[in-house]
Amino acid sequence: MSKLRVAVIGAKGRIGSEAVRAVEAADDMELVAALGRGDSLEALTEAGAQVAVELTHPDSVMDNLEFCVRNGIHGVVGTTGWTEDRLARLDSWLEASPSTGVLIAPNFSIGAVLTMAFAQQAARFFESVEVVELHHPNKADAPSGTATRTAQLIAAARREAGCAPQPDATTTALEGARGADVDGVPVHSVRLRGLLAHQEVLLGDTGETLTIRHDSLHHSCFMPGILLGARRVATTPGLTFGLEHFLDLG
Ligand SMILES: NC(=O)c1ccc[n+]([C@@H]2O[C@H](COP(=O)([O-])OP(=O)(O)OC[C@H]3O[C@@H](n4cnc5c(N)ncnc54)[C@H](O)[C@@H]3O)[C@@H](O)[C@H]2O)c1
Ligand SMILES: O=C(O)C1=N[C@H](C(=O)O)CCC1
Repeated sequence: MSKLRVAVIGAKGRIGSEAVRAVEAADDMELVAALGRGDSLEALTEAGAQVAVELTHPDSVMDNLEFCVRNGIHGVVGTTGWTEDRLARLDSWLEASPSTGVLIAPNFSIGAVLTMAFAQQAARFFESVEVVELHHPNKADAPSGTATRTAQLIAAARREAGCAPQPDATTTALEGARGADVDGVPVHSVRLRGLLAHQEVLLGDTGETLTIRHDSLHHSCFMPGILLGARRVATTPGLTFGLEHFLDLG
């Protein structure tokens, strides 16, 4: 059986360099290109890449994806910074290339995907819910893509269940003290040397709290999700947002 021809964009970065090693070690894949900043995207077409794993920077991802989609190269995207406007632009490129697939995964680690699913499930049972994400201080964006997605899923679950707005008597606050408001869910971002990627979802009601915590301790935790995404995206045209769509979560 022929091997899947995979390229990595952002190949010298923290997660990109780990992805290069993971693709090289996968029996069913061939690493055909490993691009760093300044390298020409033409290398992807010249190498015959079928799938590009995009792990760069919010400032770079759109140009990279536009090139990939225009050339029928499927995308597996870990880069963060997604907004409604960016998703709409990507959708319009995909409409013009209907057999191309793009997976955007706010988090490739199975534990983080489960954290989001559990938080979504628990959200309607508690009066209060807040998200705390903790990352290394070299991270460009805040809140993290994972925390933003978690808060959006929580907010959607609460809306669907008809939950009242969260109780909060704060009338005086230093700007930022209550975190960022993502669809009505406060999200707090910590940047600390020594950390990689961590998240707590704090849920509270009268007389009890529930904390759902996930810790990424090494970039290797993202690799099974990236490889799964690369294997599935070619047969899933259009935009898939979230690795959970490729997992049988029941
Ligand atoms: N979805 C996930 O599970 C997950 C996990 C970890 C990191 N991330 C995200 O992945 C992105 C990268 O994270 P990182 O910690 O590896 O950052 P990093 O800064 O270590 O690496 C990014 C690399 O991309 C390169 N780069 C930038 N623009 C480029 C371009 N146009 N072409 C080629 N290379 C380019 C940079 O030079 C750098 O080497 C961030 O957005 C981060 O939030 C996502
Ligand atoms: O290290 C990062 O940067 C990470 N970014 C993603 C996010 O913003 O959620 C996933 C976790 C690691």
